[in-house]
Amino acid sequence: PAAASAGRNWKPAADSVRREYLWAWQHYVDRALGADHIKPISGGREDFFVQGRSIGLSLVEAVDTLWLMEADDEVALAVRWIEDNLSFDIDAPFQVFETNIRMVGGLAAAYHCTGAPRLLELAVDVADRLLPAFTESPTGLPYRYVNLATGEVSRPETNIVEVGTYIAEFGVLSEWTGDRRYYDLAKQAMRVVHDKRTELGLLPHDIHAETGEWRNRQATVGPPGDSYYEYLWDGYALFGDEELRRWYDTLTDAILAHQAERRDGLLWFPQVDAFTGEVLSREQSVLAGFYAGLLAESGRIDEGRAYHDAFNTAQEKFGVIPNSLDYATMSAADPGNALRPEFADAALMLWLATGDEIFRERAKTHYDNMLRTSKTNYGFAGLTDVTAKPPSQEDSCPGYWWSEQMKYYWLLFSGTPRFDYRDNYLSTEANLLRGARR
Ligand SMILES: O=C1NC[C@H](CO)[C@@H](O)[C@@H]1O
Ligand SMILES: [Ca+2]
Repeated sequence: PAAASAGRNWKPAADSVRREYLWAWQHYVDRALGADHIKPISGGREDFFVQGRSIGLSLVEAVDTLWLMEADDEVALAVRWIEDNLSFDIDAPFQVFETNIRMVGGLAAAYHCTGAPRLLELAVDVADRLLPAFTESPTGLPYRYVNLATGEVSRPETNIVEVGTYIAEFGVLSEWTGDRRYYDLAKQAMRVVHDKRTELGLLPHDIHAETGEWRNRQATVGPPGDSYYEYLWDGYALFGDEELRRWYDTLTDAILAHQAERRDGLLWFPQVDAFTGEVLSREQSVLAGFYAGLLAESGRIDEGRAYHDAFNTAQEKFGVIPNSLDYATMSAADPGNALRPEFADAALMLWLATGDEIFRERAKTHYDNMLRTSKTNYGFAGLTDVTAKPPSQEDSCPGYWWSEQMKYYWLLFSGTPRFDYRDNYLSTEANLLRGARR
């Protein structure tokens, strides 16, 4: 219905997104089924979590996207592969944050869309294997790694993203199973971080899980600060947790007061010293672009628009936004781009919040530029240099590509009846945890 309301006919764009996605999916099935990643130039396979032990990452990330695209035969193949092959009884250390947002989230979203019971069982199984990272910690801040078979934890030198990006996935497990442990452990870690904010109300980004002490002074809305702020709001949006909203508002008001900078009419968020407010760096990671959407979702619509406008000047200049740009000179600080989805993520959130067609237009440009620069033999490839003519590709396709930007484009252009455009939730990995209309 949303697509029908706007002047432009978006169906050709939606059809293109679906066609390209299923083309890439077929190559994954034919050449790399069960691999964490396909290598899109050579058609090879690549492991992500543990070298030598793939667990079907790209397939798990793809299930809800395929379902939203009504590709039900492909959904059935993917779910059958998971039911027949996926086990987490692996004697190796897994990164707790990545395993949560990708595997717990991917399986939970697949369950939300299909209702296949084994998917929820596996989401609970892998979440239970992550819990020692929280319960073994003297501060409640989780260790960065846990061995999924033995429960041995390691690497207490962590950051606010990797201690604070669990409430969405853990929260729906608590909701769907009735076991509150998941929610409570995820929220307690967020509380510890919030309570350590500086007098300016800002957060450094590196922290020690055993001592609880800050390990750096710099604050950022990019990595590794970004999804901590995102999940404070999400805990309120998904579960109505007013305390999380209060923490979010306190920290966001401080960011807008001390960590925002207007330059040539554009809004940016420099890295600053969390204790003094001194500007430390005017580099802007492309990943920070998600923040434009979060600001809009959380009632700061003008600031969200202004930040997306800023990143849009980078999209207009570079075509594909570089991994990191220096906004003082609009130069590429890091010229690669590993198929990063954040500009499209924020475009979807801003379109849902405002209905303004400009965000669909910007997402269409983002899609067109990705198609032109990343498409290769067996799929879509990250870029090593967006400024090269033509941009140079690398033989890799990240798991989040299967979950994120192609889903954002599809939701923006298709008006699919399988998505509740008014009441929905997508996680930081774009896993659909609310709003599937079966
Ligand atoms: O939150 C995230 N950060 C990094 C990836 C996308 O750039 C992805 O895993 C996710 O969106
Ligand atoms: Ca994200």
